[in-house]
Amino acid sequence: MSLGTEPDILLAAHALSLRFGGVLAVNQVSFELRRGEVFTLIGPNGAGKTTVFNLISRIYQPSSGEIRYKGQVLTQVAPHRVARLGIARTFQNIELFEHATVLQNLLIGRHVHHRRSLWREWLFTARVREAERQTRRKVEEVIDFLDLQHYRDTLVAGLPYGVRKVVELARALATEPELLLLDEPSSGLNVEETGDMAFWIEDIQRDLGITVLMVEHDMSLVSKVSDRVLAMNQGEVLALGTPAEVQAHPGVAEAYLGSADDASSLRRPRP
Ligand SMILES: Nc1ncnc2c1ncn2[C@@H]1O[C@H](COP(=O)(O)OP(=O)(O)OP(=O)(O)O)[C@@H](O)[C@H]1O
Repeated sequence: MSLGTEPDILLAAHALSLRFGGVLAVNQVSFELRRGEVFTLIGPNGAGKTTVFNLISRIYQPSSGEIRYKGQVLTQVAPHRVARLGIARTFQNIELFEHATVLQNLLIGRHVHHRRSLWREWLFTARVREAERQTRRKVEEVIDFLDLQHYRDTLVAGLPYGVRKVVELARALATEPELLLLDEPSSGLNVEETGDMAFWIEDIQRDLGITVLMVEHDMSLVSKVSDRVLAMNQGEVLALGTPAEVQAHPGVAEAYLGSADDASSLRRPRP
């Protein structure tokens, strides 16, 4: 079978490279995401994790290499079409509409499913009404799933940071993704909030069957939720395996020692 078309492989990255001027941010990186797994990219600062992430969400075009998603060449898909393929993401620094409520943010997030023309909208046909009902149903389901009922009509600007992170997760889930990209889900969270985030990720995997690709620094979260971990250093793959295998890999500890980071527990300050 050709690359990325095996039924249990959702996404396959093959020999991905990206150069920014003189910096080879990602160098010949290959890996496969299996359906239903939580797969985490780790590595010291500047290792290339975010760049890989941005290549998959199509913010960047690789200098060479290919990404296949469900057999389709993702690197040929226009960036604005990625969400329609069932790929959703969260951002390290949270990207929500601050002056809209939680409910409104989720409804806006659902817009990826609306492909109707303006005249249809004006006529407000039965089909449009049914789509609206479906959207409402899905959004309310996600609010219940992530226990956000208490905040549904609160403006995002008035929410504690930890709740905003969950709202961002909800916004991504409201699009009904098959693949969820989480960019440092624990960044800015305290220990208790990070524990809650681990539970949400486990629930998303177990109850919704969504495949998760995550960039994360907090090794306690990584070990708790990841099926497999890929360690990067200086743009290259250093190790791939279970969390325990990767943490035991001598090159991984060395890479962290050579940086300002610490492989055992990395907690970033609240942005
Ligand atoms: N837009 C860009 N322009 C120029 N260089 C970049 C750009 N984005 C990343 N780089 C460089 O590419 C390399 C990899 O960066 P990247 O952000 O992917 O690392 P990272 O592993 O995500 O690090 P961190 O944990 O600090 O977020 C670094 O040397 C970085 O300075």
